[in-house]
Amino acid sequence: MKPHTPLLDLVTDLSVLRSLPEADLPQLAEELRAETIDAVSQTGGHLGAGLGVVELTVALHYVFSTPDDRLIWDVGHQCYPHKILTGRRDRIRTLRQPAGLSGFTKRSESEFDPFGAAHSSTSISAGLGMAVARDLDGRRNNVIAVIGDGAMSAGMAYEAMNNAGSMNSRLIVILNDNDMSIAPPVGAMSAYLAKLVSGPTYKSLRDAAKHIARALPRPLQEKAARAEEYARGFWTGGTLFEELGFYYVGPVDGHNLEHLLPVLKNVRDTHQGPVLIHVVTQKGKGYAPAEGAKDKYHGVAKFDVITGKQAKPKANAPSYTSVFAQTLIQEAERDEKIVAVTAAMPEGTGLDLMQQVLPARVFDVGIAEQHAVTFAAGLASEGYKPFCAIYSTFLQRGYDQVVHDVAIQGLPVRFPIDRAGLVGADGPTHAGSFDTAFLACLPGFVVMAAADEAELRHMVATAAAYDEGPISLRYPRGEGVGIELPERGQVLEIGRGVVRKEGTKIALLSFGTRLAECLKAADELEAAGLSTTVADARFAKPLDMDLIARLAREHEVLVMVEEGSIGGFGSHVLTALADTGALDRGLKVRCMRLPDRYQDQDRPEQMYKDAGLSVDGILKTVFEALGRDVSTIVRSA
Ligand SMILES: Cc1ncc(C[n+]2csc(CCOP(=O)(O)OP(=O)(O)O)c2C)c(N)n1
Ligand SMILES: CC(=O)[C@@H](O)[C@H](O)COP(=O)(O)O
Ligand SMILES: [Mg+2]
Repeated sequence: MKPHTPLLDLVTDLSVLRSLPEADLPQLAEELRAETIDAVSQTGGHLGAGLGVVELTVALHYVFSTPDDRLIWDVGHQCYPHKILTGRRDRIRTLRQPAGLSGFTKRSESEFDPFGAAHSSTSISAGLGMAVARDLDGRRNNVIAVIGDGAMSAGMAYEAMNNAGSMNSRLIVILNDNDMSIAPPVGAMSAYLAKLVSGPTYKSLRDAAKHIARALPRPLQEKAARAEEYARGFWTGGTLFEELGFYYVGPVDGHNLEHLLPVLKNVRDTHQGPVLIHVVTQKGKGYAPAEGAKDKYHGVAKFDVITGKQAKPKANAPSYTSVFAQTLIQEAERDEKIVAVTAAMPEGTGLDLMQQVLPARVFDVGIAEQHAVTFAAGLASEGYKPFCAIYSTFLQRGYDQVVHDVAIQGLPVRFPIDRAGLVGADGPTHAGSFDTAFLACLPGFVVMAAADEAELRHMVATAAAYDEGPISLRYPRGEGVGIELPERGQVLEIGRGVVRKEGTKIALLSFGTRLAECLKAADELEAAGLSTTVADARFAKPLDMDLIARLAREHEVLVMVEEGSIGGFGSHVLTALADTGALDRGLKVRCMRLPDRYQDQDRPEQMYKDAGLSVDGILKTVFEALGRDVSTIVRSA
């Protein structure tokens, strides 16, 4: 049943919001919270973060003249209340659905989204860019970046603050401190923020000093002004932010509009340079199942609003993540040199399972992928076997470290790459499209892709045993194909693929989990009289040149199939074929890969179909190469 939201119903645009008396805003916030809960109960998505910024969202849009004032949400997963208030309430129940609203802020979606997000810690940099552009244009609008305590653990945030502080740009940073990342936060910054928050409420002390100064006759004002300075000095006495050139205000109760509104107005009207407002909130605020959950309902499936019970689909097979984690534990229990590194994603990578049994050998470094990679390189340089587990999309953040600190030095860092390929509801910002392209081009790198969960177990064992240099293994989000799991992983021969089905005319060479589609396509091709070989390459580097040369020599058509962008596996095979002259004999070759565009969110299987990487897509590719009419066997041709 939809929530009763009489005030929210009135707020058809922000001019109505700003016409409300301040006394009505707490009620509006409650209605906005109820609407957010109801909407996400129907779509699933990121809930806890948004619930934590309901009051802040109302206050920001009330005090600032958005969209002229630029409001940037870091990560953007907390933006659902913002989207409801900024003209998208009618579509909020399409959130993360096919052709629906993005689950993050998105420029093309609304003028109220001045910057897209999803990867963390970009908001201050983007905000500073907007502030400098404003100053160059001679405009006077405000720029506000809202960044979480977790996102504040990433180096990029400090690069931006360092630059903003030195430029003394008029910029407002709101630190949304809910003492949570996805998991409980880690790092010295988290402890520092806790210390700042543990003192008395800064605002009341500072505010009192200011009011005193204004109320007294002039001779006493100087004295009282010194009191304010004292208050300021005492509470801000060199906070880290002030050392970086920011005026620090806080901590302020982020759920108390009576505190928030005067602080935001005061900063809006008086700030001349960079200001950081430290706002304290509660992730999952106002929804008991979220408040009581360990992860504060960071990311949820559809759920029952009354009970909070999530409707998680029954798994038919173990997830790739769990197979990775369980296999790594098996290997780590046999080899004390095996350690693991995560960048604030212990649950997502499965390393939380290893933390439970081998806590001293799992390191959560916070949202700090660049540091994670070089930290792992340091471990490897001392003889350890680090598994640096970072999602494909987030590994992009540490790429220079992969090249400069790992590859060039040939250090044996292992990269288990989860969420490889298309990920579904998180859309283009989280797609794991590029890791094969950006790793297989690196000299000395070994690059693997698991075709199924059994192969993944073998590849973890192979990575554990391989100490000659860097090695990566990629696998997709979600559950495996349901194949029987070997008790232990077998160490694979580096650079050796495997033929899964022998044929004579068509060869399908798969890299990753498209193998299942290749085998199904081969059955249909056989039925059409086209004898088909299917091989699992297993390695994009080093390539199995014996296998590739044989396939090229013995078949009329060779099709490579991968869940990655151009520049990946297929490109490497094509280059090898060209270099060895295999193309000179008229071989018909095709590279099937992700399209050269960003795909919006949908169910992964639909996204692969749209990418042409389904069974029908493989059949169409083969028939096109043969110059034959595929409609004879493909209905949707
Ligand atoms: C570069 C990068 N690494 C990892 C993630 C995954 N991630 C999404 S939200 C999040 C935690 C963010 O914590 P915080 O900034 O405190 O926001 P909160 O959820 O607490 O509101 C993480 C690690 C990401 N989005 N970007
Ligand atoms: C917002 C964010 O970046 C993470 O919460 C991400 O959405 C997690 O992805 P998975 O759900 O695939 O673990
Ligand atoms: Mg947080």
